[in-house]
Amino acid sequence: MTLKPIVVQVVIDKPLAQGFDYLWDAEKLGKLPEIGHIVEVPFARSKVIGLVIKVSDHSDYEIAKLKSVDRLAPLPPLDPALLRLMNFASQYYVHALGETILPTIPQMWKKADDWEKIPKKIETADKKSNKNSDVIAEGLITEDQLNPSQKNALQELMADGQQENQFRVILLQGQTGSGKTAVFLNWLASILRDEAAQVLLLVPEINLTPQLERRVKAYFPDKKMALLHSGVSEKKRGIAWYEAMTGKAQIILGTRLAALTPIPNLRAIVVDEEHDASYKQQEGTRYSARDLAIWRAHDQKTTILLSSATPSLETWLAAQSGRYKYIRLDQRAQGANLPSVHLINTRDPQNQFSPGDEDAPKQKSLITKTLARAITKTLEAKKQSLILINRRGYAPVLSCSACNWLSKCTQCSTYTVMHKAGALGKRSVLSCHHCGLVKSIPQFCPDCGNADLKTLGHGTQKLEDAIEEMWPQARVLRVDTDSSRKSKGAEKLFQEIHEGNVDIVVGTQMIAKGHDYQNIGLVAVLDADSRLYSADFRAAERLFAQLVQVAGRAGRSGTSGERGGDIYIETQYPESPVFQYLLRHDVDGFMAFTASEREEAKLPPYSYQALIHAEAKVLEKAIQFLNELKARMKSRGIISKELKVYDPVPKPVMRVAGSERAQLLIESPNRKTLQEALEIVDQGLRQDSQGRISKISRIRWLIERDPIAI
Ligand SMILES: Nc1ncnc2c1ncn2[C@@H]1O[C@H](COP(=O)(O)OP(=O)(O)OP(=O)(O)O)[C@@H](O)[C@H]1O
Ligand SMILES: [Zn+2]
Repeated sequence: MTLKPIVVQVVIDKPLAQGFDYLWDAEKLGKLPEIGHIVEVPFARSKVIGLVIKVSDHSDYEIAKLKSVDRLAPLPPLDPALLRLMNFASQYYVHALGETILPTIPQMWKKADDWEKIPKKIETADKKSNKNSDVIAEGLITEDQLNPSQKNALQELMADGQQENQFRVILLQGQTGSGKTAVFLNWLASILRDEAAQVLLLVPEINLTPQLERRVKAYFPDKKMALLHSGVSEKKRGIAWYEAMTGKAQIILGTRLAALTPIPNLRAIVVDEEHDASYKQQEGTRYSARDLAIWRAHDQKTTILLSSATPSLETWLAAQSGRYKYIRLDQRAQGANLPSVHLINTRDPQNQFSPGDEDAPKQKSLITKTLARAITKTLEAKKQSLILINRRGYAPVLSCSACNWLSKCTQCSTYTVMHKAGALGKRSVLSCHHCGLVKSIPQFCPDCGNADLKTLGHGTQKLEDAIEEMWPQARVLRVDTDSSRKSKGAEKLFQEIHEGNVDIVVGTQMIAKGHDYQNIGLVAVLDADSRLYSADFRAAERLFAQLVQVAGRAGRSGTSGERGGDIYIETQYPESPVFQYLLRHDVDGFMAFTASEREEAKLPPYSYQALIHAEAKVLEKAIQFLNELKARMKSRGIISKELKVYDPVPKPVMRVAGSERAQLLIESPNRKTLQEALEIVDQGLRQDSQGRISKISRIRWLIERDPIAI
């Protein structure tokens, strides 16, 4: 009798729909195979890392011709729940399984030559974690310190007895500063009393992790935390992932990539600021970490809490309809009122400086008189001001006053932004924010030779200069990706604000999200209009959420009944609904209004969408490719009343780094119809493609499900 062979099917990080069969030599590898094992296999003429997804004793291919698995990683197999999640993600986002899973495994575990050293690495990591980490714990609010409405919320969270094996989605909607974090951390504390339980805590932004990390530390000084985001070093991330997968870490805290961590004893999930666009991955498998987390909670029969002051329309509707449990906190935790909203109509001359004003700046002011005077008052009251403009750099474009030459990027269909000396190097430069191209500033116009080059518009640097000139005695700090890179991370800059070493902060929206500042008296938004009208139907929803968040940074520490600070918005369109609802702090009103608009236009969440992206050397080819795809869909009868396919269009930024890009929008009122259509499209595209590149036309293509920007 001949022994039956052991055959394993392995997926690798390539855009290939299927896995490959390999033989398993149990003697050589020292173990029998299990689904979820990470292995090294020969592929083409090299070796690659793959994941075992099937074990059997036969193959559809000739056994004698199969190659063998080379090495087995000394790691436990990925748990079945994680593999179910990956399978779902692969299918839903129409992306190959291998391409979906392998990028989520930290680099450290994908270097087969280092596998021998793994036991040693783990041992040192174990020793280290006994030492006190350098994170300073802060912000503990214990259960009995909660205010009545927080207590209520916590009770409701625990109400259903937190039975094991029950899927629940809960929306915790509460005004900025209402103490949502304190509520969910106390809830997690009750779950973590079980020494084996693990919880997943997702945050949208890496900049928000240090603050939350300190708070988590205060609640759970003795528990091991796995920190997973792109700012964590390769090695630390590798160890954190391992500690999550082996159940050693009880708290898994991170950004969207953490949603795909193996967490075998997962007992609760929190998605903080659930509406935030950064939960959407914008390359590779374009997943929504929030949506996958909900699926995961469903699959693992556990509770997921979505927290926000401004929920996404999808979530808000689900809570309104009772599909999600709804818990609300409608009062600021420390008792202060919400900030007063002031709309400054920039078209009204009364709001502008006139030459007669004694406080008028020497040059034309970048901000209105009304705002300038409010800032002066805030300075006098020894409170901080936060001034936002969503563009880093000095000015968005350089121009020639004689021939109207504009500083365009040679690689992209965008303008290069002027950065003053010190931001991106010693000298002033022009830089493209899309492809990263950096050029020196021409002394003369490249077209006509004129020496009089002027900047148009303004960014954070120009604003910083202007503010320093208007309030020479004030301490001004600029916070944007340039300044945070210079100070090696934004954390130091935020610390300056927290410690009160700054009077006026100028920055992009990165200062606005989630931070718990204690002494901000005034917040101003200068360029809201630029985001008011946009081709993207979600622009207003996003702007509204941002403004509520920004406003929420003001007056947080005020005591009962105290004024909650002021927010000033400079706009030409004060009558627009976004601002009117904001004026009344009417989040629900705005949501209901937006919902009715979407319903009427049959836009998401009243329909489902997907984009097919195509990229080529020239736009015409990309458009032609998508047109042919559309024609094929028509001839195959996929297009119907239930499935609408629009005409291909160039992307908003059409040309990037020398490639030209177009997209095709597909829409259906029915999720399943859309899914089926996408699977057919995907199959068709694969047949004429090598990987993601069409063999016929050399077009790079990609399918994106539930796009958030169109
Ligand atoms: N019961 C309480 N008593 C006193 N202070 C509290 C209480 N609960 C929370 N706070 C404080 O109020 C501030 C806001 O709380 P927290 O950050 O939890 O609110 P949030 O709703 O998560 O805010 P945001 O959505 O604006 O980020 C924090 O400084 C927090 O320490
Ligand atoms: Zn460019």
